[in-house]
Amino acid sequence: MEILGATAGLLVICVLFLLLNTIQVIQRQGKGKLPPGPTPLPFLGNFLQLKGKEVFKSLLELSKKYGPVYTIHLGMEPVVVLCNCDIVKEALNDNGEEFGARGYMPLLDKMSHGGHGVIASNGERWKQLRRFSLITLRNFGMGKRSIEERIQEEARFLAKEFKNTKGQPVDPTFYFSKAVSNVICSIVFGDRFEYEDKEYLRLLDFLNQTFRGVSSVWGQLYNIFPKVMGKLPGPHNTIFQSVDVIHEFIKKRINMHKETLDPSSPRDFLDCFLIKMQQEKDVPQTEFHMLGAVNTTFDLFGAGTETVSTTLRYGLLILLKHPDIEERIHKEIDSIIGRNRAPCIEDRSRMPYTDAVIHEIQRFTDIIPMGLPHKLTRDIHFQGYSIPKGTTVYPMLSSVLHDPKQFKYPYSFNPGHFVDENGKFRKNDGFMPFSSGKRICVGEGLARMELFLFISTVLQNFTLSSPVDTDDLDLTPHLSGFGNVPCPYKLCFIPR
Ligand code: HEM
Repeated sequence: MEILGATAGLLVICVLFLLLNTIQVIQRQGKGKLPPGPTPLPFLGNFLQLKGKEVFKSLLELSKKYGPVYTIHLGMEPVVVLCNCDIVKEALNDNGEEFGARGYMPLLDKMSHGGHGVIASNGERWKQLRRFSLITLRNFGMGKRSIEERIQEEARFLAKEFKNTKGQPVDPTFYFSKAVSNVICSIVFGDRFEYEDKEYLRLLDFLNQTFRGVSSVWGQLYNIFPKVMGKLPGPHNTIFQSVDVIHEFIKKRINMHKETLDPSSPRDFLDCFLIKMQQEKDVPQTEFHMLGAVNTTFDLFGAGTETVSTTLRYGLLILLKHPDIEERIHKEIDSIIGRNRAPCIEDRSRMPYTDAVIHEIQRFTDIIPMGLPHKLTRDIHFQGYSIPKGTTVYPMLSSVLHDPKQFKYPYSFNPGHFVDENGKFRKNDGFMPFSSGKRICVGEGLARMELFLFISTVLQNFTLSSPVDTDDLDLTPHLSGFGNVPCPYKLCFIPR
């Protein structure tokens, strides 16, 4: 009898909870506060509507039912999802101030020790660290010749490595991350690493594991249920272990820099940070301290390695699948650069086809499909809804890169999306892999330089060949979470 009574009591509480929850959601959405969306369950939110392996695809799918601006509940947290080029531009560009803050993302929050560094921070901290990073990167060569030379040098080393493979099939993953990361290392730490350096290889392995981890189902689950997942064992914990190892590595480098610092002649990004720390040592609210240095360096290193190297790896897979496109790039390289000098960034404007292919690679591969979460800095009337300050917003970059209004064949690889009828390069507003507005990627210029110089150097020297039938090459992502990661594959670099 007693058990029956307790069960009935529990049932009543559950029903009441469900009712309250539903009323709350209807109130939020019905009164025109939040945009409409699927009704969430208590605690689970809309979890059941999301396919763990492909959260961003589920989000795009839901926009077909609820429209381009809708609300989804991740756990109990409402998130406003923006889906198409015009809507994302209206938010990030036309209302940049309101949509310009970083939204809460549990993985990011934990990795950044509660919002340190550029990527995860907000307010004064973000302003200071972003401005400092942009200026220092520029001074150390972003857009300048010296960085171009560093990339050219690294591309030469990479070509040499590929030559050493003697046409045998290789997995390009670590070849690219070693080269790409070295560009960031030379700016941040002042030095490139030898490709055989064991500590460097270990570091890259941890970086790769971190990117794969945040793109995995476990990473997504942690983002939706941080409290529960934080207490459970599982692969998501390796993300934080990897981050700790990378942080330790950075700390060691910072200490080495401290010992040899000459404030009158900074050698690299870390030196500049240390000088700023010195200058602001008596400022109580300063953002220039050890935690800031480690996290800002981690951001550049982390954001600057896996993004570019994954794009290159995915790009080569696409070219393997489309040998006709590779051949057209070869022809353009032969006529504009020839075989006797290294490609330089000036060549890009004279090579519209190669430039278009690289844009199309970035569009098609859609490396960060959901972008990073944003947050409203104040209440706003947007697209007929009143969205309150503090609401998390997902600008779905994938929906922009595949917007049928912008791109004629959104789901096909077609460099024609970026070439006009006269064969000239054609810009497209839907090209937004780096996002837009106030939080636009800090490394856009650097990344675009790297993609051009690495791809043109590789194709100047090699023809790509697949050890398996090209029909068997699968371009669909192997992992689709925070990032889109290509299927593992091998290829042969045949010297030209
Ligand atoms: C293909 C290469 C890359 C892609 C596709 C990419 C994409 C992105 C995206 C989508 C964001 C989020 C912007 C937003 O919040 O709306 C971002 C932010 C950021 N990226 Fe990149 N990125 C790339 C390369 C790089 C490189 C090379 C660096 C380092 C120099 C870098 C550093 C950053 C930083 C520091 C942020 C945070 C900006 C902020 O919150 O203010 N990224 N990137």
